[in-house]
Formats: sequence, structure tokens, C-alpha cells
Amino acid sequence: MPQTISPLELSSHNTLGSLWIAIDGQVYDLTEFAPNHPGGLSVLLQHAGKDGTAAYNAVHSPSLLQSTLPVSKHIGRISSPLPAPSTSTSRLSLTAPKPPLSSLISVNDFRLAAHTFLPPKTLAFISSAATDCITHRRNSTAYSDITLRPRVLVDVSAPVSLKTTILGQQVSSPIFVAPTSLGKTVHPEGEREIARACKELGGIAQVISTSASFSVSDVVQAALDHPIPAGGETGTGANVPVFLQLYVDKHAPNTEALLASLTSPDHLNDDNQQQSANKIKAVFLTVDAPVPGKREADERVPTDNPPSSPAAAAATTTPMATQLTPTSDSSGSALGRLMASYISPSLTWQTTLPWLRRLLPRSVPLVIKGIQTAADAVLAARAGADGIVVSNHGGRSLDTSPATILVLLELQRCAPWVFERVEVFVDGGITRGTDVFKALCLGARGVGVGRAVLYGLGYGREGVKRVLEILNAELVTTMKMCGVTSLDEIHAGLLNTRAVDHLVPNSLSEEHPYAKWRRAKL
Ligand code: HEM
Ligand SMILES: Cc1cc2nc3c(=O)[nH]c(=O)nc-3n(C[C@H](O)[C@H](O)[C@H](O)COP(=O)(O)O)c2cc1C
Repeated sequence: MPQTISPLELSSHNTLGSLWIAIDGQVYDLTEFAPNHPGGLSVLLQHAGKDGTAAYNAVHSPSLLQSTLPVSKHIGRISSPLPAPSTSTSRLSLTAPKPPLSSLISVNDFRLAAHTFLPPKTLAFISSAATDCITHRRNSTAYSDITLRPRVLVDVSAPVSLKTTILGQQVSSPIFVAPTSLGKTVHPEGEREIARACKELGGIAQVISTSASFSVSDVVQAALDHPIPAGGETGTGANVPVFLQLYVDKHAPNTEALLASLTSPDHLNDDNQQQSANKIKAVFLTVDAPVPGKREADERVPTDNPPSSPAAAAATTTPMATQLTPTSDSSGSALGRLMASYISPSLTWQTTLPWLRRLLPRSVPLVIKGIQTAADAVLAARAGADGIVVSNHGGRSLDTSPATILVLLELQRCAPWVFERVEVFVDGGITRGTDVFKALCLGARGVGVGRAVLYGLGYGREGVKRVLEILNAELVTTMKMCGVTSLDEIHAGLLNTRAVDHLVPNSLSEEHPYAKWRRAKL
């Protein structure tokens, strides 16, 4: 029989020695768990002795409590309603004090710091992932399961350059900014601030979402207008490596108009002239979200509607996408889902790729983002794509789809020729230079970073810059420790993948290896 606990009794368990929190009317004893909480001890202490429902639901699914905490730690239910926590869930300005930027030295630090000052709705939108968040977690843990095989007694005194090219564009690092929507929910200058940071770092590639808070033209202009600080990287000059991530609109003429506005007509024959006339240097067609993923943390935190301030209204304005107003419905309040209802669910290999190829000038490469099997990578290469992004939308679309680094292994095992034919990129779960290194070892030309950049964006361009600098520096350290000083020297032999090899499919076949049963037609 669970106990009934009064709010007064709950409030007395608010220390490290006895740490109780109420979630959804139930009281949990988190004293033993707290020091090992992956989200840090301080966030639990902040809610100790109080109602932590809103904070918990903003980042976790209810099943996490059931699956992780021993039943004995569920000590009862609260006897009477608790006062609502003081933090408003609809606040859209950065008001809480932030840990100093100089104290953050890893992507993980940025993630934890963001949880202390970003508004709950913004946090729920960014950090959430589909249903039980299993793919989201595995994207990261699969990297830990792959180990390095460092080579020693190699002279690594030479400076390491991370400069490379992505889709023909000079970039200062193989790490690129993955497309994320609604940048203004994090910072008033959203994607423009990210562009400034990318420029200061000598030209990091940035993929702009169709659902971004600013148009591609605005983002490119912000980068062009931004002065390079004295002593900063000279970088790629006026050539801003900005790519467009494309969601095809249910109303196809909207997409046609968007692409026409961002590319020059094909009558320019000189390829160089045409390159510079195009505002976008490539199009990344996203194919892993034909319907929105079910992100429960985002569903649970109410939307700010009607908007409580002009800033809040601006945060959900999307100049390149069909404009929608996020209004809660019977499924909940997920910003991701409510803002994504313009996206077409009827794309196909047969019709969509030829249609896009016709709309785009020859000089604009077409990349398919959201490849999750080697079989689809093969189809993309055969369909004439110039690149693919092995991605599962950061675990936000279909939960239990495979960790992206395992898909890269599948591609190496089942169709290695694809790496020769198209540029292969990967994103999802990158938090360390070692992760980037492992992806490069397995053939990735570039490695995308989504949430980490958004956590950095909470500090504006200095934060974005610091996140990317940390990843670059960790990558360089990893390279040297493994006995390489140039990107061309990186190869798969520097990895031991045996702990995950059994998870990697060994055939392109659509059939299951032994379960051949099919449902008879009714
Ligand atoms: C008021 C209660 C709680 C709050 C406010 C809270 C908050 C957080 C935050 C801010 C993070 C970092 C999120 C991120 O990675 O983006 C986190 C991570 C995590 N927390 Fe909690 N937490 C709470 C209770 C719990 C409980 C009770 C459990 C398990 C029984 C738990 C398990 C985890 C796990 C496994 C992670 C790793 C990230 C993930 O979900 O993949 N948390 N938590
Ligand atoms: C807040 C947020 C918004 C996103 N919006 C888009 C989007 O508009 N288009 C898209 O193709 N991918 C989108 N993604 C997915 C990212 O491009 C990328 O695949 C993913 O974030 C990589 O995983 P990571 O966050 O673990 O680095 C979004 C991801 C996040 C976290």
C-alpha cells in the first residue's frame, strides 16, 4: 500500500541526505539515484522537496521512471495538490542566470548549462526525441561501444589542419552545423548568430532548415556583413558555405517558388559564375520525417499561444515555410509536430528526385538526408544524388531505428562502393571529438551536429563558436593520439568495432535473414 505524503513532509526531504521529488502526483525517493543522475545532481536538488512534474516532463518520458527506478523508491502519493512551481513554462526570454561561458569545457557542460536557463518549452523542443528516446540514446552510446586502436611512436608534432571540402565548398572543418528549426526559440538572432560563429571559425558549413527562423538570404547576409575579428581565421571570404535543408511542401508550388528564389536560372553557362550567383550551395532533402515523430516531452509542455510577447510570436515565425500557428490539440503541444504539418508525406524515389533535379541548376548538388539503411543509400546513389546524410533526425522521428554510426558500418559492409560515388555524411549523437573521428574513420566526409550547437546558441555566437572549437580541438587531440596528423590518414583500421559488429546487417536484401513468414492476403 503506497503511503500518502503531505506537501509539508515532502518539503522536508530537500537535501542530498534525503532527496524526494513529486512527479505527476507520486513521490519518489531519489537520494541514492541523484549522484548518478545523467542530467546532473544540481537539477534534482533544485526540485528536491517540491513538485518536479513540469521539469521532469520537459525532458523525460513517464516510462523512464518505471524502467529505471526500483519500485521501492516510489514511496507514495501526495495527499493534496502542490503549489505550481514558480517557473513559467511559456517564458521565451533568456532571463535566468547562466553559468559563465568560460566554465564550460565540453558539449556535455553546454547541455547541462542550457537546462539551467533555457525556458522549459524551448528545452522540451530541443532535447526531446521520439517516444522512449532509445534511438536518441543509442546514437551516442554506439560511439562509446566502438573503441580506438591508437598507434604510438609516430611523430605528431606537425600542426593539424582540419580544412577539407564539402560538396565542392572549402570548409575549415569536417564538422558542420546540422539543420535545426526555429532558432529564435533559443536566441533572438537564431540561425544568423550561428552563421556569424561559423564565419569566425574560418568557414564551417551550415545547413539551414526550411523551418528556420530566418530565410537563407538573411542568414547569408548576416555572415557576409559580419566582420572577421582581428587575428581570426581568414576563412572562405565571400563564399559562405550555406546549404538549404528542404522539406517539400504539401503544396508543391510553394517549394518550387522557394527553390527558384534561392538559385539562379540555368542560362548562366560559366559554372563559377553560377556558383556564386546561387545563394545556396546545395540542397539537403530530408526524407526521414514524412510524418512528425511522437516527441512526448515536447507534447507535454504547453505552447505559448497566444504568444505572451512579440519575441514569443517571432520565435515561431518561419519565413521559408508555410506559416503555421502552434495551437495545442488533443495530442498535445509539440512545437515540432504542430509546425511540421505543411510537410508532404508523399515523396517517392520515382517522382521527387527527378522533379527536384529539374528545379535545381546543375551546379547545386542534391543530398538526401535521413538514410537509415544501406539499401536506401544504394537507391540514392543510383538515383543520382550527390550526397547522403545517414541520419535519423537525432532520434526524433522513429524510435528504435538504428544508431547512425551502425548504419555507416552497414554501408561499409554491404555497399562500400557508395562512398566512391557520393559524399556520405552522418549526424546524431555527436558530443565528442572521438565521435567525429570514428565517423571519419568509417568514411564520413562530414559530421553534423544538431543539439550541441543549439545548446551553445543559448550563449549567442560566442557559445556556438566555443562548442565547435571544443569539438575541433578534441578531434585534433584524438587524431594525434592515434598517430595521424591529417584527415587523409584516417582509416577504419584505427577502430575496433567488434562490440557492435553483430548488430550490423550483412546483406542488402529486404528479407529477414531467417523469418520468411508473410501475412496471407485477406
Ligand atoms: C525532477 C526530476 C528530474 C529532472 C528535472 C531531470 C532533468 C534532467 C535533465 C535536464 C537531463 C539532461 C537532459 C538532456 O540530455 O538533454 C536529464 C538526463 C537524464 N535523466 Fe533526468 N531529471 C529528473 C529525474 C530523472 C529520473 C527520476 C530519472 C530516472 C529514473 C532520470 C534519468 C535521466 C537519464 C537516463 C538522463 C540521460 C538523458 C536521457 O534521457 O537520455 N531523470 N535529466
Ligand atoms: C530542435 C531540432 C530541430 C530540428 N529541425 C530539423 C529540421 O528542420 N530539418 C531537418 O532535416 N532536421 C532537423 N533536425 C535534425 C537535425 O538536423 C539532426 O539530424 C540531428 O539534430 C542530429 O542529432 P544531434 O542533435 O544528436 O546532433 C532537428 C533537430 C533538432 C534537435
